[in-house]
Amino acid sequence: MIPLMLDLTGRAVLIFGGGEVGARKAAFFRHEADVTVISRSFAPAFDDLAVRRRRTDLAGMPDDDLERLVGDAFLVVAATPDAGLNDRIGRICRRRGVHFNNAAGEQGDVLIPSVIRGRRYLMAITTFGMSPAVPRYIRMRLEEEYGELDGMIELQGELRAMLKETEPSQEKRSAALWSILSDEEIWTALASDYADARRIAEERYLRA
Ligand SMILES: C[C@@]1(CC(=O)O)c2cc3[nH]c(cc4nc(cc5[nH]c(cc(n2)[C@H]1CCC(=O)O)[C@@](C)(CC(=O)O)[C@@H]5CCC(=O)O)C(CC(=O)O)=C4CCC(=O)O)c(CCC(=O)O)c3CC(=O)O
Ligand SMILES: NC(=O)C1=CN([C@@H]2O[C@H](COP(=O)(O)OP(=O)(O)OC[C@H]3O[C@@H](n4cnc5c(N)ncnc54)[C@H](O)[C@@H]3O)[C@@H](O)[C@H]2O)C=CC1
Repeated sequence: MIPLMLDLTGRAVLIFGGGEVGARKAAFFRHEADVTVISRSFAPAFDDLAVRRRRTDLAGMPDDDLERLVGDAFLVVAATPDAGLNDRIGRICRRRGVHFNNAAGEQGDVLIPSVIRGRRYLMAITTFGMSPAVPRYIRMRLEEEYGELDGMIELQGELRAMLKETEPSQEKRSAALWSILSDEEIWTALASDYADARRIAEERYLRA
């Protein structure tokens, strides 16, 4: 598999199954995509979710009808507890060239990763389905360890631009930026006062 960051603005995402898992997937996509959930019932988590719902029983529904529901969606998520039904939806998607994620059954061509998101970064972690608890665990550890990452990225961005103006040697520019990243005091300062962190960084590493 190959990781990609996709812009799903305005794309149709169709989720089969309105349980807890369907709700989690709907919440994941709804920030950008146009989400519709098809299910015979909807978990309470949907009460606070602004997504389109269609109440339909899919049991025994012929492939032709399922295919009509899939339509020209960009991505389909199967999140019913019926792996046979999920896999059938997956086969239809493959035939139609629609991306497919399966919450229970044969894996599709899309996996939903654990996501760590800041204002200036995005990380996605997966174990390819072997142990979903592990990406969650890593996410929580990284969120704890790197609470100041947005600040550091901003600092790096600003000082990097400054260095490009003032330091002709690429090697020295790179070394200065690495020194800032490795300086625990700067990380600590970022937690309370960005200007202070920047002052320390400039004094220590930009005044050769
Ligand atoms: C293949 C995949 C399908 C897909 O693409 O969705 C899938 C499949 C399954 N997960 C199951 C269970 C759990 N899933 C989680 C958590 C997450 N699961 C997610 C993704 C994925 N889960 C995909 C690939 C994952 C990978 O990267 O390896 C995350 C990352 C993203 C998200 O879904 O939002 C999210 C963490 C988000 C976060 O917090 O950061 C926990 C942990 C917990 O909740 O504490 C448990 C209970 C513990 C356990 O079972 O390990 C079961 C039922 C097993 C059963 O019946 O027992 C199946 C089905 C099966 O295995 O058949
Ligand atoms: N991918 C993941 O991250 C995870 C996947 N799972 C798996 O995902 C599946 C779903 O889990 P939950 O949401 O907790 O289950 P759930 O039982 O809470 O919800 C299932 C939903 O599917 C709907 N549904 C079932 N059969 C239907 C049919 N024939 N027609 C229309 N709608 C139908 C139900 O109405 C319900 O809304 C389970 O098999 C579970 O093992 C579980 C945990 C995490």
